[in-house]
Amino acid sequence: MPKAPPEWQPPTDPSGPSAPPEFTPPRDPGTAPRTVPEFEPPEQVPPGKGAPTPGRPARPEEIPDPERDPLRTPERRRETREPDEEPAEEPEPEEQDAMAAVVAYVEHCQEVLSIEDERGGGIEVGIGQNSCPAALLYHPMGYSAVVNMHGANVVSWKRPDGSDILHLRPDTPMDGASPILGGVPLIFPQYGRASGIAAYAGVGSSSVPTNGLLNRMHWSLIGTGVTGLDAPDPAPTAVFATESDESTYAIWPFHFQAFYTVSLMCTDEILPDNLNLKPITRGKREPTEEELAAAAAAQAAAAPKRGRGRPNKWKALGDKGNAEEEEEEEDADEDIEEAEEAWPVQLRCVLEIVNTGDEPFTFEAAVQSHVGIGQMASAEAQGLAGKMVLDCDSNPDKPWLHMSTDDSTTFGERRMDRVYIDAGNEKSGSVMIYPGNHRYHLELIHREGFRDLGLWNPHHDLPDPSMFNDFIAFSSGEIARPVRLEPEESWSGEMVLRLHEEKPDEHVQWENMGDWES
Ligand SMILES: O=P(O)(O)OC[C@H]1O[C@@H](O)[C@H](O)[C@@H](O)[C@@H]1O
Repeated sequence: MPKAPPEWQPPTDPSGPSAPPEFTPPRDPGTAPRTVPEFEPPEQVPPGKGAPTPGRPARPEEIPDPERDPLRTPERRRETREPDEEPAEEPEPEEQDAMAAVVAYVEHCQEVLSIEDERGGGIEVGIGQNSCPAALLYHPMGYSAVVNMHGANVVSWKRPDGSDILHLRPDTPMDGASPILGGVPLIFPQYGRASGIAAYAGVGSSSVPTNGLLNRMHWSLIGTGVTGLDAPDPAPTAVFATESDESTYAIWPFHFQAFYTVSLMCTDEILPDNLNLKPITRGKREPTEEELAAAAAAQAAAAPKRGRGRPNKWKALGDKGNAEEEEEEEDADEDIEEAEEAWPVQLRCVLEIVNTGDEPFTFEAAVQSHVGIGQMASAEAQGLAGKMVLDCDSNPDKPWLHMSTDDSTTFGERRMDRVYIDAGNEKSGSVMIYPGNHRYHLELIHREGFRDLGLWNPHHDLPDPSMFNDFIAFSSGEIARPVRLEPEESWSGEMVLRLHEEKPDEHVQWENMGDWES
């Protein structure tokens, strides 16, 4: 089976000279030059990085091919060349400038936004395999995730043993301009092809590419944070942003901003005020006093009762005595142990869209998780009984609407392309995804604006037909009923993917079911 390439490397010299706080992305071929929202350093800069934390997971592998390493200067390339090796082609000066801008941006982000939390989790900024900036989130329980800033795609979500839950397609372009295939791409303003479910929902536009714009746009890292010590785990979180520009108006004539928040956590919910994030002005409107007061009251009501209301992390790091410090460390350890027992680690992704123009617009939006599987025949989704389903299995351009009578659906030797309406949300209960590997399963929860579940496996539509056997994709989204946003309004959707590691004997029990005697 072809292996997807590694996707992240740390910057070589994070302590290097202070970099200009701007990143000029490579140009999309055939489109006008575009910019990303300007990077602003956070107001609350994390304190000193401190000593390496025991139990910290290994970083994702480094890029093995030095010719792809944008941090290498032409001189360093010459120095490391074998005597009989052909000289590598020197990058064009324009390309070198683009790489230097990426390196400068990454070093700046690393300097200002990286966090190493005393509980063992944190965030680092590095360079992805497509030479675009990428953020690494790591959790004290040994899980890590990488978000590539081209498309804000979560390209990897690794377990402590280094195995990846997500699937990056081996045929993915990694040119920093085309969408990354696999991982967790973002979908907006159109789900899939213009002619399929999007047309049924009334938003299909032939000028908009399959799955829309966000997965081909460059995003900026605008904030990082961890939860305060009163939460059971640090829950590393990164917030990314992008916005419409001349190149997107040519395809879809509306003005928007998009924000994307990615967290790795065992805490069930992150309360925004408990994250030490730089405050971000979203859209044109600042929250009113009443809204702020209501948010604070909601947070106080929902705050975990344990932890004896300790102050948040940065305050806690101030002047405290040793005894108090030790007590806090013990409490933090207990909290993590408790959290390990109480909650699985989960990936939480929140997409927010703001209408920054003068006209209303209508859209579909989703986050589409590609998960590597064991056996296709035993990969299935459960929790679907009684759902209305828009089914494009046999014809991608003509969905037919029917009701699912089965609670589960199994992927298999066929194309799967359907959307279950009102599935996986709080009202309907979560959906379970079994990747057919007998090692773990995923619980999918939709909140806020996400109400639908898309299931997709392209079968033989892929360039190499054997590739379809390696993954399934499921979208958490607002797909069947498009959202209409008035100027200055915003919308958000939340997906939580909880990872349930299976104990070996759970399966022994299932496999032996046939031998049971009652
Ligand atoms: O045009 P392609 O390559 O078949 O891709 C379209 C598909 O893209 C997938 O991402 C969507 O989930 C499907 O609903 C859609 O049909």
